[in-house]
Amino acid sequence: MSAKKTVAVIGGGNFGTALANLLAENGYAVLMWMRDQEQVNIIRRERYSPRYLKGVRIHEDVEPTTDLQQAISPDLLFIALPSVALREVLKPIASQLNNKMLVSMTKGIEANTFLLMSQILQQLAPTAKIGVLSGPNLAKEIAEHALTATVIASEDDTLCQRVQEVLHNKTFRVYASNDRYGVELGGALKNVYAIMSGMTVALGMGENTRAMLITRALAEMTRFAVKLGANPMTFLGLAGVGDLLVTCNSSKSRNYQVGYALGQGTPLEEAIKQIGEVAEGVNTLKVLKAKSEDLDIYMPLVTGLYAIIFGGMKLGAVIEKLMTAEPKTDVDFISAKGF
Ligand SMILES: NC(=O)C1=CN([C@@H]2O[C@H](COP(=O)(O)OP(=O)(O)OC[C@H]3O[C@@H](n4cnc5c(N)ncnc54)[C@H](O)[C@@H]3O)[C@@H](O)[C@H]2O)C=CC1
Ligand SMILES: O=C(CO)COP(=O)(O)O
Repeated sequence: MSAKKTVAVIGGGNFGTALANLLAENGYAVLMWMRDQEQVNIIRRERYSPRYLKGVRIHEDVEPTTDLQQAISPDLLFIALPSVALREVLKPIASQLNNKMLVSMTKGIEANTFLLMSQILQQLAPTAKIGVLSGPNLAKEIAEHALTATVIASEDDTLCQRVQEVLHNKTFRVYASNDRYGVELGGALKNVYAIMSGMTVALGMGENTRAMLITRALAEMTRFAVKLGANPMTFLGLAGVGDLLVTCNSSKSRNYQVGYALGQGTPLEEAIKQIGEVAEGVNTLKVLKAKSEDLDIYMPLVTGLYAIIFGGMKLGAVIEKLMTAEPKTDVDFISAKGF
Protein backbone atom coordinates (compact mmCIF):
# COMPACT_ATOMS: atom_id res chain seq x y z
CA MET A 1 0.00 0.00 0.00
CA SER A 2 1.03 3.65 -0.38
CA ALA A 3 2.81 5.87 2.19
CA LYS A 4 -0.55 7.29 3.19
CA LYS A 5 -1.69 6.75 6.78
CA THR A 6 -3.71 3.56 7.05
CA VAL A 7 -7.00 3.09 8.87
CA ALA A 8 -9.30 0.08 8.81
CA VAL A 9 -12.98 -0.64 8.43
CA ILE A 10 -14.13 -4.03 9.70
CA GLY A 11 -17.22 -5.00 7.69
CA GLY A 12 -17.76 -4.44 3.99
CA GLY A 13 -21.52 -4.07 3.78
CA ASN A 14 -23.31 -0.85 2.81
CA PHE A 15 -22.15 1.26 5.72
CA GLY A 16 -18.61 -0.12 5.90
CA THR A 17 -18.12 0.48 2.18
CA ALA A 18 -19.54 4.02 2.34
CA LEU A 19 -17.24 4.92 5.23
CA ALA A 20 -14.22 3.28 3.61
CA ASN A 21 -14.79 5.37 0.49
CA LEU A 22 -15.12 8.53 2.58
CA LEU A 23 -11.84 7.82 4.37
CA ALA A 24 -10.06 7.10 1.08
CA GLU A 25 -11.43 10.32 -0.42
CA ASN A 26 -9.98 12.11 2.61
CA GLY A 27 -6.51 10.81 1.75
CA TYR A 28 -6.21 7.64 3.84
CA ALA A 29 -5.25 4.15 2.76
CA VAL A 30 -8.12 1.94 3.94
CA LEU A 31 -8.09 -1.75 4.76
CA MET A 32 -11.66 -3.08 4.52
CA TRP A 33 -12.21 -6.49 6.09
CA MET A 34 -14.89 -8.76 4.66
CA ARG A 35 -15.46 -12.49 5.11
CA ASP A 36 -16.15 -13.41 1.49
CA GLN A 37 -13.04 -13.93 -0.67
CA GLU A 38 -15.06 -13.96 -3.87
CA GLN A 39 -16.43 -10.51 -3.17
CA VAL A 40 -12.94 -9.29 -2.32
CA ASN A 41 -11.69 -10.58 -5.69
CA ILE A 42 -14.52 -8.87 -7.56
CA ILE A 43 -13.94 -5.54 -5.80
CA ARG A 44 -10.18 -5.71 -6.48
CA ARG A 45 -10.83 -6.43 -10.13
CA GLU A 46 -13.81 -4.24 -10.91
CA ARG A 47 -13.89 -1.65 -8.10
CA TYR A 48 -17.61 -2.31 -7.60
CA SER A 49 -19.27 -4.52 -4.99
CA PRO A 50 -21.63 -7.07 -6.52
CA ARG A 51 -23.87 -6.89 -3.47
CA TYR A 52 -23.64 -3.66 -1.49
CA LEU A 53 -23.92 -0.01 -2.54
CA LYS A 54 -24.54 -1.11 -6.07
CA GLY A 55 -23.44 1.43 -8.65
CA VAL A 56 -21.00 3.16 -6.30
CA ARG A 57 -17.37 2.94 -7.41
CA ILE A 58 -15.02 1.80 -4.66
CA HIS A 59 -11.98 4.05 -4.34
CA GLU A 60 -8.54 2.67 -5.40
CA ASP A 61 -7.20 3.34 -1.89
CA VAL A 62 -9.74 0.97 -0.34
CA GLU A 63 -8.05 -2.41 -0.10
CA PRO A 64 -10.58 -5.20 0.58
CA THR A 65 -9.21 -8.19 2.46
CA THR A 66 -10.36 -11.34 4.25
CA ASP A 67 -7.20 -11.31 6.38
CA LEU A 68 -8.39 -10.13 9.78
CA GLN A 69 -4.87 -10.00 11.22
CA GLN A 70 -3.83 -7.61 8.47
CA ALA A 71 -7.03 -5.59 8.77
CA ILE A 72 -6.58 -4.88 12.46
CA SER A 73 -2.99 -3.66 12.11
CA PRO A 74 -3.80 0.12 12.03
CA ASP A 75 -4.35 1.91 15.34
CA LEU A 76 -7.76 3.27 14.31
CA LEU A 77 -10.48 0.73 13.46
CA PHE A 78 -14.09 1.45 12.44
CA ILE A 79 -16.36 -1.52 13.13
CA ALA A 80 -19.34 -1.84 10.75
CA LEU A 81 -20.48 -5.42 11.37
CA PRO A 82 -24.07 -6.45 12.05
CA SER A 83 -24.71 -6.67 15.81
CA VAL A 84 -25.14 -10.47 15.70
CA ALA A 85 -21.65 -10.85 14.20
CA LEU A 86 -19.56 -8.31 16.11
CA ARG A 87 -18.55 -10.44 19.10
CA GLU A 88 -18.13 -13.59 17.02
CA VAL A 89 -15.79 -11.90 14.51
CA LEU A 90 -13.66 -9.96 17.01
CA LYS A 91 -13.37 -12.44 19.90
CA PRO A 92 -10.58 -14.55 18.35
CA ILE A 93 -8.32 -11.48 17.94
CA ALA A 94 -9.57 -9.55 20.98
CA SER A 95 -6.23 -9.34 22.80
CA GLN A 96 -4.72 -7.59 19.79
CA LEU A 97 -7.34 -4.84 19.96
CA ASN A 98 -6.09 -3.51 23.27
CA ASN A 99 -4.68 0.03 23.18
CA LYS A 100 -6.21 0.71 19.76
CA MET A 101 -8.95 3.21 18.94
CA LEU A 102 -12.13 1.23 18.22
CA VAL A 103 -15.16 3.02 16.79
CA SER A 104 -18.45 1.15 16.58
CA MET A 105 -20.81 2.06 13.74
CA THR A 106 -23.20 -0.81 14.52
CA LYS A 107 -26.71 0.11 15.70
CA GLY A 108 -27.89 -2.90 17.66
CA ILE A 109 -28.17 -4.55 21.06
CA GLU A 110 -26.86 -7.99 22.00
CA ALA A 111 -29.63 -10.46 22.85
CA ASN A 112 -29.43 -12.00 26.36
CA THR A 113 -26.86 -9.50 27.69
CA PHE A 114 -28.52 -6.24 26.56
CA LEU A 115 -25.03 -4.96 25.85
CA LEU A 116 -24.50 -2.22 23.30
CA MET A 117 -21.74 -2.82 20.77
CA SER A 118 -19.25 -0.45 22.37
CA GLN A 119 -19.76 -2.27 25.67
CA ILE A 120 -18.89 -5.54 23.94
CA LEU A 121 -15.77 -3.88 22.52
CA GLN A 122 -14.85 -2.75 26.01
CA GLN A 123 -15.30 -6.30 27.34
CA LEU A 124 -13.15 -7.73 24.57
CA ALA A 125 -10.39 -5.11 24.76
CA PRO A 126 -10.49 -3.40 28.17
CA THR A 127 -7.59 -1.03 27.48
CA ALA A 128 -8.75 0.08 24.03
CA LYS A 129 -10.11 3.58 23.52
CA ILE A 130 -13.76 3.16 22.52
CA GLY A 131 -16.07 5.40 20.53
CA VAL A 132 -19.44 5.28 18.80
CA LEU A 133 -20.31 6.86 15.48
CA SER A 134 -24.03 7.48 15.10
CA GLY A 135 -26.44 9.89 13.49
CA PRO A 136 -28.74 10.30 10.47
CA ASN A 137 -26.37 8.47 8.16
CA LEU A 138 -27.98 6.51 5.35
CA ALA A 139 -25.01 4.77 3.74
CA LYS A 140 -26.18 5.32 0.19
CA GLU A 141 -26.49 9.06 0.71
CA ILE A 142 -23.03 9.29 2.29
CA ALA A 143 -21.64 7.44 -0.72
CA GLU A 144 -23.38 9.91 -3.02
CA HIS A 145 -21.94 12.85 -1.08
CA ALA A 146 -25.26 14.17 0.21
CA LEU A 147 -24.49 16.77 2.90
CA THR A 148 -24.42 14.72 6.10
CA ALA A 149 -23.66 15.15 9.79
CA THR A 150 -22.85 12.55 12.40
CA VAL A 151 -21.76 12.26 16.03
CA ILE A 152 -18.61 10.70 17.44
CA ALA A 153 -19.20 9.88 21.08
CA SER A 154 -16.50 8.85 23.51
CA GLU A 155 -15.21 9.62 26.99
CA ASP A 156 -11.84 9.99 25.31
CA ASP A 157 -11.39 13.44 23.75
CA THR A 158 -8.34 12.38 21.72
CA LEU A 159 -10.43 9.70 20.03
CA CYS A 160 -13.17 12.24 19.20
CA GLN A 161 -10.60 14.64 17.75
CA ARG A 162 -8.92 11.92 15.70
CA VAL A 163 -12.24 10.75 14.23
CA GLN A 164 -13.22 14.31 13.42
CA GLU A 165 -9.85 14.77 11.71
CA VAL A 166 -10.11 11.65 9.52
CA LEU A 167 -13.79 11.91 8.56
CA HIS A 168 -14.52 15.61 8.29
CA ASN A 169 -14.78 17.00 4.76
CA LYS A 170 -16.87 19.34 2.58
CA THR A 171 -19.89 17.04 2.64
CA PHE A 172 -19.46 15.20 5.92
CA ARG A 173 -19.51 17.00 9.26
CA VAL A 174 -18.66 15.29 12.56
CA TYR A 175 -19.90 16.57 15.92
CA ALA A 176 -18.43 15.32 19.19
CA SER A 177 -20.22 14.11 22.32
CA ASN A 178 -19.12 12.55 25.59
CA ASP A 179 -22.44 10.70 26.10
CA ARG A 180 -21.40 7.44 24.45
CA TYR A 181 -24.24 5.46 26.03
CA GLY A 182 -26.98 7.92 25.02
CA VAL A 183 -25.68 8.30 21.46
CA GLU A 184 -25.42 4.54 21.00
CA LEU A 185 -28.81 3.84 22.54
CA GLY A 186 -30.45 6.42 20.25
CA GLY A 187 -29.04 4.71 17.16
CA ALA A 188 -30.22 1.28 18.26
CA LEU A 189 -33.71 2.20 19.49
CA LYS A 190 -34.86 4.28 16.54
CA ASN A 191 -34.77 1.23 14.24
CA VAL A 192 -37.82 -0.20 16.00
CA TYR A 193 -39.88 2.92 15.34
CA ALA A 194 -38.75 3.00 11.71
CA ILE A 195 -40.43 -0.38 11.25
CA MET A 196 -43.65 1.11 12.62
CA SER A 197 -43.35 4.16 10.44
CA GLY A 198 -42.89 2.09 7.28
CA MET A 199 -46.00 0.17 8.24
CA THR A 200 -48.13 3.31 8.60
CA VAL A 201 -47.01 4.50 5.15
CA ALA A 202 -47.87 1.14 3.52
CA LEU A 203 -51.30 1.38 5.12
CA GLY A 204 -51.86 4.86 3.69
CA MET A 205 -52.15 6.52 7.09
CA GLY A 206 -51.87 10.32 7.18
CA GLU A 207 -49.04 12.73 7.91
CA ASN A 208 -50.61 13.60 11.29
CA THR A 209 -50.30 9.94 12.18
CA ARG A 210 -46.62 9.79 11.23
CA ALA A 211 -45.84 12.99 13.15
CA MET A 212 -47.60 11.58 16.21
CA LEU A 213 -45.74 8.31 15.89
CA ILE A 214 -42.30 9.90 15.53
CA THR A 215 -42.85 12.34 18.38
CA ARG A 216 -44.21 9.72 20.74
CA ALA A 217 -41.38 7.41 19.68
CA LEU A 218 -38.93 10.08 20.77
CA ALA A 219 -40.76 10.35 24.10
CA GLU A 220 -40.74 6.58 24.54
CA MET A 221 -37.10 6.02 23.67
CA THR A 222 -36.01 8.94 25.81
CA ARG A 223 -38.05 7.67 28.76
CA PHE A 224 -36.34 4.31 28.40
CA ALA A 225 -32.86 5.81 28.06
CA VAL A 226 -33.31 8.10 31.07
CA LYS A 227 -34.28 5.09 33.18
CA LEU A 228 -31.03 3.44 32.09
CA GLY A 229 -28.99 6.50 33.01
CA ALA A 230 -28.51 8.29 29.66
CA ASN A 231 -28.72 12.07 29.29
CA PRO A 232 -32.15 13.01 27.81
CA MET A 233 -30.58 16.00 26.02
CA THR A 234 -28.62 13.63 23.78
CA PHE A 235 -31.94 12.57 22.26
CA LEU A 236 -32.51 16.09 20.99
CA GLY A 237 -29.33 15.81 18.90
CA LEU A 238 -28.32 14.16 15.64
CA ALA A 239 -28.04 10.69 17.14
CA GLY A 240 -31.51 10.97 18.70
CA VAL A 241 -34.16 12.96 16.87
CA GLY A 242 -31.91 13.32 13.79
CA ASP A 243 -31.57 9.61 13.20
CA LEU A 244 -35.18 8.94 14.20
CA LEU A 245 -36.39 11.41 11.58
CA VAL A 246 -34.32 10.08 8.70
CA THR A 247 -35.03 6.43 9.42
CA CYS A 248 -38.77 6.91 9.97
CA ASN A 249 -39.14 9.00 6.82
CA SER A 250 -36.90 7.31 4.28
CA SER A 251 -37.70 4.38 2.04
CA LYS A 252 -33.91 3.91 1.85
CA SER A 253 -33.94 2.63 5.44
CA ARG A 254 -34.03 -1.17 5.64
CA ASN A 255 -36.02 -1.04 8.89
CA TYR A 256 -38.62 1.21 7.24
CA GLN A 257 -38.65 -1.24 4.32
CA VAL A 258 -39.37 -4.16 6.66
CA GLY A 259 -42.27 -2.20 8.16
CA TYR A 260 -43.58 -1.25 4.73
CA ALA A 261 -43.53 -4.89 3.62
CA LEU A 262 -45.30 -5.95 6.83
CA GLY A 263 -47.90 -3.25 6.22
CA GLN A 264 -48.52 -4.75 2.79
CA GLY A 265 -49.17 -8.11 4.40
CA THR A 266 -45.80 -9.75 3.68
CA PRO A 267 -44.80 -12.21 6.45
CA LEU A 268 -41.79 -11.11 8.53
CA GLU A 269 -39.34 -13.79 7.36
CA GLU A 270 -40.16 -13.07 3.73
CA ALA A 271 -39.81 -9.31 4.24
CA ILE A 272 -36.34 -9.78 5.74
CA LYS A 273 -35.32 -12.15 2.94
CA GLN A 274 -36.56 -9.77 0.25
CA ILE A 275 -34.42 -6.94 1.63
CA GLY A 276 -31.34 -9.17 1.97
CA GLU A 277 -29.52 -6.67 4.20
CA VAL A 278 -29.35 -6.07 7.92
CA ALA A 279 -32.48 -4.63 9.57
CA GLU A 280 -31.41 -4.42 13.20
CA GLY A 281 -34.82 -3.24 14.47
CA VAL A 282 -36.34 -6.72 14.43
CA ASN A 283 -33.89 -8.09 17.02
CA THR A 284 -33.88 -4.81 18.91
CA LEU A 285 -37.67 -5.01 19.26
CA LYS A 286 -37.38 -8.39 21.00
CA VAL A 287 -34.70 -7.36 23.48
CA LEU A 288 -36.30 -3.98 24.11
CA LYS A 289 -39.69 -5.50 24.86
CA ALA A 290 -38.09 -7.88 27.39
CA LYS A 291 -35.98 -5.16 28.99
CA SER A 292 -38.85 -2.67 29.29
CA GLU A 293 -40.90 -5.33 31.07
CA ASP A 294 -38.01 -6.23 33.39
CA LEU A 295 -37.57 -2.58 34.33
CA ASP A 296 -41.28 -1.78 34.25
CA ILE A 297 -40.91 1.06 31.74
CA TYR A 298 -44.06 2.18 29.92
CA MET A 299 -43.40 1.61 26.19
CA PRO A 300 -46.78 1.23 24.48
CA LEU A 301 -45.39 1.51 20.93
CA VAL A 302 -42.85 -1.25 21.51
CA THR A 303 -45.49 -3.43 23.18
CA GLY A 304 -47.93 -2.80 20.33
CA LEU A 305 -45.43 -3.56 17.55
CA TYR A 306 -44.29 -6.70 19.32
CA ALA A 307 -47.89 -7.87 19.64
CA ILE A 308 -48.40 -7.38 15.89
CA ILE A 309 -45.17 -8.99 14.70
CA PHE A 310 -44.68 -11.79 17.21
CA GLY A 311 -48.04 -12.09 18.95
CA GLY A 312 -50.30 -12.37 15.93
CA MET A 313 -52.40 -9.40 17.08
CA LYS A 314 -54.26 -7.42 14.43
CA LEU A 315 -52.97 -3.93 13.69
CA GLY A 316 -56.45 -2.42 14.08
CA ALA A 317 -56.78 -3.83 17.60
CA VAL A 318 -53.34 -2.48 18.59
CA ILE A 319 -54.14 0.97 17.21
CA GLU A 320 -57.44 1.04 19.07
CA LYS A 321 -55.67 0.12 22.30
CA LEU A 322 -53.05 2.83 21.81
CA MET A 323 -55.55 5.55 20.91
CA THR A 324 -58.01 4.79 23.71
CA ALA A 325 -55.39 4.36 26.44
CA GLU A 326 -55.61 6.58 29.50
CA PRO A 327 -54.73 10.23 28.58
CA LYS A 328 -51.10 11.14 29.29
CA THR A 329 -48.95 14.26 29.63
CA ASP A 330 -46.86 15.53 26.71
CA VAL A 331 -43.06 15.62 27.18
CA ASP A 332 -43.31 13.53 30.30
CA PHE A 333 -39.75 12.24 30.15
CA ILE A 334 -38.01 15.47 31.20
CA SER A 335 -38.86 16.89 34.58
CA ALA A 336 -40.25 20.44 34.41
CA LYS A 337 -38.31 21.32 37.55
CA GLY A 338 -35.41 23.62 36.76
CA PHE A 339 -36.96 25.03 33.57
N1 LIG B 1 -26.54 1.02 5.94
C1 LIG B 1 -26.72 2.14 6.62
O1 LIG B 1 -27.25 3.13 6.10
C2 LIG B 1 -26.28 2.22 8.03
C3 LIG B 1 -26.01 1.08 8.78
N2 LIG B 1 -25.66 1.21 10.09
C4 LIG B 1 -25.39 0.04 10.90
O2 LIG B 1 -24.21 -0.61 10.44
C5 LIG B 1 -24.29 -2.00 10.71
C6 LIG B 1 -23.97 -2.75 9.44
O3 LIG B 1 -24.96 -2.38 8.51
P1 LIG B 1 -24.76 -2.44 6.92
O4 LIG B 1 -23.34 -2.28 6.54
O5 LIG B 1 -25.72 -1.52 6.34
O6 LIG B 1 -25.24 -3.95 6.68
P2 LIG B 1 -25.26 -4.76 5.31
O7 LIG B 1 -26.39 -5.70 5.40
O8 LIG B 1 -25.19 -3.83 4.17
O9 LIG B 1 -23.88 -5.56 5.36
C7 LIG B 1 -23.54 -6.42 6.40
C8 LIG B 1 -22.12 -6.88 6.20
O10 LIG B 1 -21.77 -7.74 7.29
C9 LIG B 1 -21.36 -9.01 6.77
N3 LIG B 1 -21.76 -10.05 7.69
C10 LIG B 1 -22.98 -10.52 7.97
N4 LIG B 1 -22.93 -11.49 8.88
C11 LIG B 1 -21.64 -11.64 9.18
C12 LIG B 1 -20.92 -12.51 10.03
N5 LIG B 1 -21.54 -13.42 10.79
N6 LIG B 1 -19.58 -12.40 10.08
C13 LIG B 1 -18.94 -11.48 9.34
N7 LIG B 1 -19.56 -10.63 8.52
C14 LIG B 1 -20.88 -10.72 8.44
C15 LIG B 1 -22.05 -9.13 5.42
O11 LIG B 1 -21.38 -10.05 4.60
C16 LIG B 1 -21.92 -7.67 4.93
O12 LIG B 1 -20.64 -7.44 4.44
C17 LIG B 1 -25.72 -2.25 11.24
O13 LIG B 1 -25.68 -2.36 12.64
C18 LIG B 1 -26.48 -1.01 10.84
O14 LIG B 1 -27.52 -0.71 11.74
C19 LIG B 1 -25.57 2.41 10.69
C20 LIG B 1 -25.81 3.56 9.99
C21 LIG B 1 -26.18 3.55 8.61
O1 LIG C 1 -29.15 3.89 10.67
C1 LIG C 1 -29.44 4.23 9.55
C2 LIG C 1 -29.48 5.65 9.15
O2 LIG C 1 -28.92 6.48 10.10
C3 LIG C 1 -29.80 3.23 8.54
O3 LIG C 1 -30.99 2.65 8.87
P1 LIG C 1 -31.39 1.21 8.30
O4 LIG C 1 -30.47 0.24 8.98
O5 LIG C 1 -32.81 1.08 8.65
O6 LIG C 1 -31.17 1.25 6.81
